[in-house]
Amino acid sequence: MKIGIVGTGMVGSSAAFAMALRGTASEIVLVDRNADLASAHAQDISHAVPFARAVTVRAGDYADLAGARIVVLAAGVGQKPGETRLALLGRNAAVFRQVVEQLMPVVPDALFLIASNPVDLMTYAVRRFSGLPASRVIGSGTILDTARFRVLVGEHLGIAPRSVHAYVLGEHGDSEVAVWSSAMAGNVPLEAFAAQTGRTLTADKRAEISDAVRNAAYTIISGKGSTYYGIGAGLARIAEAIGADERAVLSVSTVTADVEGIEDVPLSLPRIVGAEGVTAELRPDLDADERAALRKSAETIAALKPAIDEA
Ligand SMILES: NC(=O)C1=CN([C@@H]2O[C@H](COP(=O)(O)OP(=O)(O)OC[C@H]3O[C@@H](n4cnc5c(N)ncnc54)[C@H](O)[C@@H]3O)[C@@H](O)[C@H]2O)C=CC1
Ligand SMILES: CC(=O)C(=O)O
Repeated sequence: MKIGIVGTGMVGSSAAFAMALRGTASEIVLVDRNADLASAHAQDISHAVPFARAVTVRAGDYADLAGARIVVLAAGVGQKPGETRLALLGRNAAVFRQVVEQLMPVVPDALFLIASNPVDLMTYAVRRFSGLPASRVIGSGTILDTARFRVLVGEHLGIAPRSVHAYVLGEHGDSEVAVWSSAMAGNVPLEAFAAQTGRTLTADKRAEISDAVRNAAYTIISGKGSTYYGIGAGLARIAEAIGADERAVLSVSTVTADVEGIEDVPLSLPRIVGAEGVTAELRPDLDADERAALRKSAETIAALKPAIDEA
């Protein structure tokens, strides 16, 4: 499978590195406005190939993306310390308008995998600018928040994050919703598992974990300027689900017809991801607070859709 990555700063290059190590693609083409940067990352990552899987990693121009099954979009600016993701909207929507215009004649049949923030609204922007069906325009959404949630719950309860079955839904951002009511350790509800193992999972502890998940990006950005390893691995995971037609359930963002009464809104739900992109969504049972929070998250995103048209 050929994968193109447009925007090869920290996120794009980390995704390429994760894909090379995991054998996600047979060919990876890196495109950036800064051609020297793309070329340097391509060389550096290709030097890991003897220790990894068979893959060609090279820098190129838009024309070199022809035949790509997936194009990852990680171009634009990131948050400065303390800045919200939503504050990036105008700047990154303008970048995406140009990028999508250049991509469409070259890769009309590709699936687009969006990472740039605010990722839900950038997913909406790509759908608008490209005219593609929602199923083929996939934002990484809360795949990273869900991973952070599973790590923290797993640490607290003493089990592997992969054995924590729990999701963060809604915006990849400040209004996201960590769903505790249906979270499971293996096939046991979290609170029952905590009681069985003599651990506590109080309301305060749950709030502390939810806050840590919501604030993880701010914490990391204040320490090292940006976040990239987690999302790099998350993008590789989504690409793998597409490449192997896994029909895996992943929390990713697409434009959704109706979420709690809000129409045509891009946000994350657990969705089935395979060769055709997103083919279905799951509607988990939520308690009343979670349902209200998801509606608020949908409203927050929907209120900013008009800014896409001005970009
Ligand atoms: N979805 C998620 O979970 C995450 C999203 N992000 C987002 O990913 C985006 C990228 O972040 P970083 O890689 O850290 O930023 P970065 O500044 O390291 O890289 C951005 C790259 O985009 C390139 N670029 C800008 N305009 C371009 C254009 N018109 N055409 C081609 N390339 C262009 C720049 O030259 C630069 O290399 C940001 O919006 C950031 O907020 C970051 C972490 C997690
Ligand atoms: C930057 C960002 O979106 C994150 O790390 O969640």
